[in-house]
Amino acid sequence: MTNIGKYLDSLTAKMEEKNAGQTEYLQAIHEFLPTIAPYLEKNPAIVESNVLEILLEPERIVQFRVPWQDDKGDWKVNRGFRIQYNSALGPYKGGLRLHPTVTESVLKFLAFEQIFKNSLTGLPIGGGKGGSDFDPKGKSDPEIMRFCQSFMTELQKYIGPDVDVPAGDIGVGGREIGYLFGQYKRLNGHHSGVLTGKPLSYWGSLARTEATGYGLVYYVKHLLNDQNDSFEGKKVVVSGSGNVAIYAIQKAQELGATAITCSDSSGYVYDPDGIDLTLLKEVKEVKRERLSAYAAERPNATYFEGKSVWSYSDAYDIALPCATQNEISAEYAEVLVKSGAKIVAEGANMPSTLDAVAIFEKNGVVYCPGKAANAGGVAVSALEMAQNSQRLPWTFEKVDSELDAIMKRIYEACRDTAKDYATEGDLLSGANIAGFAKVAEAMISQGLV
Ligand SMILES: NC(=O)C1=CN([C@@H]2O[C@H](COP(=O)(O)OP(=O)(O)OC[C@H]3O[C@@H](n4cnc5c(N)ncnc54)[C@H](OP(=O)(O)O)[C@@H]3O)[C@@H](O)[C@H]2O)C=CC1
Ligand SMILES: O=C(O)CCC(=O)C(=O)O
Repeated sequence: MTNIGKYLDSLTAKMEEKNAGQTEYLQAIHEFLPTIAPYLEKNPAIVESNVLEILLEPERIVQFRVPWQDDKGDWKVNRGFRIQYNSALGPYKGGLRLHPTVTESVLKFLAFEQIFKNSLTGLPIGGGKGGSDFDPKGKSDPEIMRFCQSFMTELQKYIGPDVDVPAGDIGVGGREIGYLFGQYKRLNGHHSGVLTGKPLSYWGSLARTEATGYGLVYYVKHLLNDQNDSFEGKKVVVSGSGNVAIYAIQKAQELGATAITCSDSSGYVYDPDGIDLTLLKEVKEVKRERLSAYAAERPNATYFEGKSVWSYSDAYDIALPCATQNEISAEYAEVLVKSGAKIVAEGANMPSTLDAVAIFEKNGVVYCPGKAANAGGVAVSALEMAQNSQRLPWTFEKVDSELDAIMKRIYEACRDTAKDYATEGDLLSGANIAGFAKVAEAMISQGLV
């Protein structure tokens, strides 16, 4: 074993000891560390500086209680977090997740990945993430509002437009951002770009709603262009039916593909005619219903109650996981490979287990990791920050064309960095090395603080 191999092994062991029991966070570290070995081999000064071990410690973790009253007048309490992981490249930036599965481990993995994702965008943003184990499902609007107001009453002590700029993630869309923004404004007495993903009537950016899904499809479009291919005529399997999934389906269909599935936590829909976007948006964005309501309106669609979309086993070309972490296990990865899919591009964060990724790589499926492929959302959030600072709104076309150009640059950085470090075709290594190199250099030049 080389010295770098030994160094990485000992760092991994240290991280396992320090973060015992944090499975999702340790999974993200196990995925990351081996891939940057070729970069460390060529850059011994990085190892000598110990910047890597320093980076692996979040700058700050804030945990707080969130008491709120339900509609019956009963008091409830949830746990709130903000992980301010790394500010070398700019203010902490990353979404807020409201979901019962939220733990410190989940948010640490998300914040860790966000550092490299944000670095890849080429925009001045550091990495952070936050959220709560509050479950918005089945709650009334006033309950959501009271929760958000209580959450922000504590969070506002730690954020600001040049300090930390949260946004949406699972369970947080325009409605929640509105309540959070209102409470921040009320407590701080001024308007500011302290959150992104804001509604358009007050400082939101056109195309932010679409950005993650569109950006995902742009990333794959540039990959396909390299293979003299395109989305035209491709069959695409998509998981999720939230913000990322809806706009990935929309852009893929605009580019000539047929998206034949979508899912939620209750089951999945197979629609051989292609997902009807108008109906899906009505069911999910307006009525906030379960997907079974979509299938009931489409004569040729089938709803598979309680089944994962990754059990779908007929032939298709491209997989776009857009729901949540670890949704593709090794077993589902085998099904996906047998279905003939040639590309897996992650709209969600870490939707594939480590074993699933190994199966893709072994079978020649091009794997596009979330930290690169879903960076369009945070990239447009950074453009929203730029518009807020300028006090000027940009047109949809301007934001969208910037997004496409950013996704092209990210794809090319992953491709070219992989080539430079002799791991050609390995977009995961390319993303990790390109994302890490910039952060490490910035930390060293700032005196490792
Ligand atoms: N929004 C953004 O800009 C960005 C989001 N992402 C990532 O994309 C993914 C989706 O986020 P987004 O679309 O914003 O979130 P939404 O809340 O809008 O949608 C989430 C979707 O995933 C499904 N889902 C969530 N948890 C589970 C679960 N445990 N099992 C099965 N299905 C589940 C939801 O179904 P149900 O309604 O039944 O819960 C819903 O269809 C997340 O991994 C997020 O971190 C990445 C980059 C940016
Ligand atoms: O827009 C943002 O700031 C955050 C997006 C996000 O949470 C993510 O990229 O996972």
